[in-house]
Amino acid sequence: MDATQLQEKTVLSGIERPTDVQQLSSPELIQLAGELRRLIIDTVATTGGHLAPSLGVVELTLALLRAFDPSRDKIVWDVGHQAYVYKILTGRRDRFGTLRSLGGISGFPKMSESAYDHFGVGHSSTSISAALGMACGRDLKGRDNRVVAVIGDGSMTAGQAYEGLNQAGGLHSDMIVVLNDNEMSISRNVGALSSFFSRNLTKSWVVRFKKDVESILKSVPKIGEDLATYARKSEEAFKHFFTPGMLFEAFRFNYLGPFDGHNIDLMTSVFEQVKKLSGPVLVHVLTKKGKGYQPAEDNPTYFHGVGCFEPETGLARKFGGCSLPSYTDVFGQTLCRMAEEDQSIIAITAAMPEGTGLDRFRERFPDRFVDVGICEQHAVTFAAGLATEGFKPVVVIYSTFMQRSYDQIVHDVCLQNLPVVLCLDRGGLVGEDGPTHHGAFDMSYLRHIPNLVFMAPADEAELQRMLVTAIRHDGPVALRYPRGVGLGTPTVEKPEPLPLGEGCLLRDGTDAVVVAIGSRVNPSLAAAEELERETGASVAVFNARFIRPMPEAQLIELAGRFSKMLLVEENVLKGGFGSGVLEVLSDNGALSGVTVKRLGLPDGFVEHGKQKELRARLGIDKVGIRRNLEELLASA
Ligand SMILES: Cc1ncc(C[n+]2csc(CCOP(=O)(O)OP(=O)(O)O)c2C)c(N)n1
Ligand SMILES: CC(=O)[C@@H](O)[C@H](O)COP(=O)(O)O
Ligand SMILES: [Mg+2]
Repeated sequence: MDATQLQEKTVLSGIERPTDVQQLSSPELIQLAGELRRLIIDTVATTGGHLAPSLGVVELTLALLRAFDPSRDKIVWDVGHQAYVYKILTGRRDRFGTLRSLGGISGFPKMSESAYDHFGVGHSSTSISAALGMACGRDLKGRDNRVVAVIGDGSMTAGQAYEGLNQAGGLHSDMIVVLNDNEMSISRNVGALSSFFSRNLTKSWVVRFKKDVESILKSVPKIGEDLATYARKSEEAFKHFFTPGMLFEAFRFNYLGPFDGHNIDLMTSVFEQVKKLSGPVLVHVLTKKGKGYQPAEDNPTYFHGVGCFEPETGLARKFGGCSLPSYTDVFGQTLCRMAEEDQSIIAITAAMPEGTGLDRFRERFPDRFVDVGICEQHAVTFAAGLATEGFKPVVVIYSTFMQRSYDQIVHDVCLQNLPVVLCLDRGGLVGEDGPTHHGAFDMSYLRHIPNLVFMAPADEAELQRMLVTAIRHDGPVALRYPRGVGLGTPTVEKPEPLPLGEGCLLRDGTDAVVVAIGSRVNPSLAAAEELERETGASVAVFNARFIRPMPEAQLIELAGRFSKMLLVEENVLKGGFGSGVLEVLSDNGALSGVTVKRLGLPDGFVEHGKQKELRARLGIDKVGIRRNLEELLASA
């Protein structure tokens, strides 16, 4: 086949099984890599998604599928945000256009979606542990399949990765870890190890260290001068001496690399060799995040997880221009304003400065900004330590990732009663990222912890007030706010703090009361107003503001005045805000004579889809709240 014919044929369309890539020639593989990139760019341009991570592993994925058979060998992707190529080549090419949409394929590997997805992911740094479990299971069953964990350098900043390495080295299990080193987490990777991994091995510190080693060698009697001469000549040996091999070999891994992860033939032969080795092996691969799409190569942070864009230019697509600021924006701006006046404020992120709005803080106050890497547990205990020194640490972590820090919140912050502010962004349904990322549980996992004050704002202005309240409070505080834009409520320069444990009656009524929290307050208000306009029913709406301490006296008073009460939250109903209200009423003998209905997230994992679609489906948007109110009003 000549080059012209090759250009005209789509290699991708000829692939039916993942192992079909094993029959392809080198030019065909290069063409396939281009076709995969085109498909991913065009699809993500309309669906949004994790573009740069997947573009960076096109060749690596092809090499893995040439050397391994995913119908028997286990390939475990860390985070899974880079697995689009794998999805396309493992039977999901035809459904790829449905990526991240309601009822469509997930943006992450999902065991219920495909037998080729050997482990479900979304949170980072689990791949080595899971792969090791699979390797041990394989050995117990006497099988001989290969197990491969593919982990990024960002995900290697988390402690769990080293817990996995430690056990794997101790067990001497046959498993392969592929370290995909692109020097990036979402933003630039951080921490001591990130520079250790990096390929800048000839930089000044190595040169300095080399000199030191030379002088030590020279001091060896008789052969010292020869040793030093040899070492001086042997630049490669020196480089090798300082490679991450030292680290991984200490974990008793066989270390190979670093290799060019964009060279399919090279990577295939490396994996073919690695298959012959026994014990744990780490293959260090260098790749470029966003490879093959200039806008993503130029700005891998923006294209890490991106909304819809014009594929020709990479510019964001405009949809009729919603110019409201997000909760994240308001949070970031307000924190910066407060930090101007309060020098004790330190902002802490776990590898998500942009997502949490702390990038602005990083620019303004570089000395008071800390990125700890993907280390949510460490972030919280580190903040506790800072608090003991009189600082006011503000730890900003997505609700779903804060789940990792539960014990640190209980033991290191709340039990010690330290003034740490925990900000949980993305509280509630996040949308297209789906069940791994919904902030569905925080009200349940935080509301029972002694000493903690826990709030959720109904709008941006209230977020500002809650942040001031939190920073002025001399004890642990958590606040959670949703993903996306606010309501457009005007923000202020100097927000007033709120009285602790007090809610706010937004409208009074006679027939029923809605008690809502956080993002569900506004739709509850809209539902009550619409109901009154259209049916004359008179429904009060109470914004609880506090999940802990609950506005007890106000709740008891409302239960005395209304015989019908609707409780609305965007958290799982089990153990959530509504459960807390029921506890207050029951414990105070205020429940008798009141019919209470609760709306919130079900006892199950909510799928992916647009936030709007999911809220409608679960009956927690304005329409659903109104429908439930009507049913409550009609009940005896
Ligand atoms: C526990 C947890 N914290 C934070 C995140 C958010 N997150 C997703 S990908 C990512 C960076 C991962 O970097 P790396 O592993 O190097 O992969 P790359 O995107 O560079 O391919 C982060 C911080 C997450 N998925 N899980
Ligand atoms: C993979 C991951 O965990 C993050 O990239 C996350 O998808 C970001 O979500 P937001 O778009 O809500 O910032
Ligand atoms: Mg990386």
